Amino acid sequence: MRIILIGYGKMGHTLAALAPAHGHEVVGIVDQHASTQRIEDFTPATADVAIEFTHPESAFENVKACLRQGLPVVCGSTGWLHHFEEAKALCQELGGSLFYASNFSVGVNLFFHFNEYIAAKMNQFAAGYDVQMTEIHHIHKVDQPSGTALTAAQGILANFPAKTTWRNAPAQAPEELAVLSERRGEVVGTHEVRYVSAADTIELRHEAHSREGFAAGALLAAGWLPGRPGVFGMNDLLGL
Ligand SMILES: NC(=O)C1=CN([C@@H]2O[C@H](COP(=O)(O)OP(=O)(O)OC[C@H]3O[C@@H](n4cnc5c(N)ncnc54)[C@H](O)[C@@H]3O)[C@@H](O)[C@H]2O)C=CC1
Ligand SMILES: O=C(O)C1=N[C@H](C(=O)O)C[C@H](O)C1
Repeated sequence: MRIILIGYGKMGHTLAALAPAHGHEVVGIVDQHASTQRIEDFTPATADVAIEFTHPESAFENVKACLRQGLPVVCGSTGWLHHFEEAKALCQELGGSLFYASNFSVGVNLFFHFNEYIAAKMNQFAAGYDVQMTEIHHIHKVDQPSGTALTAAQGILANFPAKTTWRNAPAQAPEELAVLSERRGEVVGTHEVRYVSAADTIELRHEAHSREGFAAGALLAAGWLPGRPGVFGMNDLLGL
């Protein structure tokens, strides 16, 4: 595919490095600091798909611009989901293609499924357990909690009815799921779900060792999306 990278920071550089091995050619880079190219410079005649990893404040505008240009867009930016229904509506109105994942790593998407399974089983069998989550990221991250933690929290709330809402701080009531955030050094991304009773602790933990897993998933999505109108996510891509 001929891809344009929107955002040429930590993820943009990782995507550019891995793109050729996935059979993609980077034909454009759009970044407010690193490039003078704009999304409006590209059309389906010059690019097959855009991959967007920028910032919570800019993702929605970039997604809209891609859809208006007729470019399928794979978006990994987090912290903008309050606009997601609007993005879906525009995508449907224009007959475009939008792929979003809070985390493109195959391992994290398996973690999401194990998380839902464990929550359902704990609800079925395990009185006396409380559950909380922790996400740890590098000090440059601007959104909190992480998009991945929000997806995992939704998975718990949907399967463990003792928790009805989440709080990005220690829980203040039994029905609150604490989703704690730590910012430490250059940690790539660690997510933990912990069930604790008087008798024992059960933990599910994913630790990213590099950004290559995120980039590989996004490049896979970029190869899959063109020619598929609609709004998609990792379950569609991986058949999970
Ligand atoms: N879904 C996933 O698997 C992953 C998602 N992310 C998310 O991706 C986003 C970017 O992460 P990083 O690459 O680590 O950030 P970064 O800060 O290293 O890079 C972001 C780049 O976007 C550029 N940028 C900001 N606003 C822009 C705009 N309006 N138009 C064009 N370029 C703009 C910045 O100049 C910067 O170069 C974050 O929201 C992060 O949470 C990060 C890793 C994996
Ligand atoms: O900002 C990051 O770095 C990451 N962001 C995503 C998130 O918010 O979940 C994915 C990954 O954890 C890295």
